[in-house]
Amino acid sequence: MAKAPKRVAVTGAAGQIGYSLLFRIANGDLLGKDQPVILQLLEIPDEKAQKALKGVIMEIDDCAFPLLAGVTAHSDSLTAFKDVDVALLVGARPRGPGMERKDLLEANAQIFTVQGKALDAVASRDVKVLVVGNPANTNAYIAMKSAPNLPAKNFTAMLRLDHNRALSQVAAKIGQPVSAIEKLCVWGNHSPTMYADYRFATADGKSVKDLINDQVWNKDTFLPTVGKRGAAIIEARGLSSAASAANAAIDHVRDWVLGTNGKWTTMGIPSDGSYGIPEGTMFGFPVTTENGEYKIVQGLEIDEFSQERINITLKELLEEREGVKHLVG
Ligand SMILES: NC(=O)C1=CN([C@@H]2O[C@H](COP(=O)(O)OP(=O)(O)OC[C@H]3O[C@@H](n4cnc5c(N)ncnc54)[C@H](O)[C@@H]3O)[C@@H](O)[C@H]2O)C=CC1
Ligand SMILES: O=C([O-])CC(=O)C(=O)O
Repeated sequence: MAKAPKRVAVTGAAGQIGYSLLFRIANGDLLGKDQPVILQLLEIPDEKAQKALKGVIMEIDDCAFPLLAGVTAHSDSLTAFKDVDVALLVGARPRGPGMERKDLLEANAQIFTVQGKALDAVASRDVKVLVVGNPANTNAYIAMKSAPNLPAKNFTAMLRLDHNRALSQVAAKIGQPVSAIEKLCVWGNHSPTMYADYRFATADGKSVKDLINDQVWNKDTFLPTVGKRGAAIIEARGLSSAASAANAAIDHVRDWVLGTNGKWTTMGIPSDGSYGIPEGTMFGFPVTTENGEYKIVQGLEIDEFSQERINITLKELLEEREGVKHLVG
């Protein structure tokens, strides 16, 4: 028997990430090739944005996706989020050259208060929320705090793009395909302070750290390259990354819903206190997922260099959180 459709909300649906994301969701890349989906798309109540959204929907229609059971356009989060099983909160202002993501806090934070409240009011009680809009960790924190009737664990932030960037850099360094690499992770904030960590990683069973054996490369090349990759894309394209961000959003939710079969990935999730990260902090952790739930990989040794890096990214997150205190009460 065919499965009942799942409702997926996407905000900022007429934006650049939306344009790379929606077609893949409708194609079954997010929830599986046997899972029909209904898209509930939100854009700002602005004539130009709504018209652009209509155009995108016309193109979605023109793909005749067999798994697409419906698509609706919205300008109000209370209708867009009604009964949704998955919410991808993409809609927010992106940064331009010379900005850091936290410079967007002022412009974007308010959006996530409103949308957190709307999810609280009308979404499925099991809704899985991924915040992509920057600064993603703190926006996810705001949305979570604005939705006290939903489990905090349902709110997550996107660190998967950093994770995928790190995978690619490591694969190139050791001359192996990304598919050979396991047990990589990224700790902390989606910002240049994030700490991409290959100390536990293996490539075809061999230690990646031993294969690389170059702490100077780690510190002076790898970490800055991954940490500043978003800015490098802006510099090259004149626009922030979109297709790779959409791809990471698909990877994040697909793994959360369908499971990683014991493999590690990275998700920004509310801390349960593991590794000394204060409870509730929206922090990138190594996780495995099973039956729609994520679990932090426990018992990893944190050496002095790693602890320093984790402290730096945590400090930044706590400062961002302090800056939005007035919004979350
Ligand atoms: N977490 C991550 O790894 C990444 C995050 N991003 C972030 O994703 C966000 C979106 O990026 P793009 O699609 O490139 O931007 P964009 O400007 O092309 O599209 C954003 C869309 O969101 C809409 N929007 C704004 N406020 C909204 C609201 N309250 N409700 C619904 N829609 C709203 C706008 O009208 C626009 O169409 C930015 O904040 C960007 O920084 C981008 C890349 C990676
Ligand atoms: O850098 C930006 O502003 C967009 C983003 O988050 C990324 O590409 O990682």
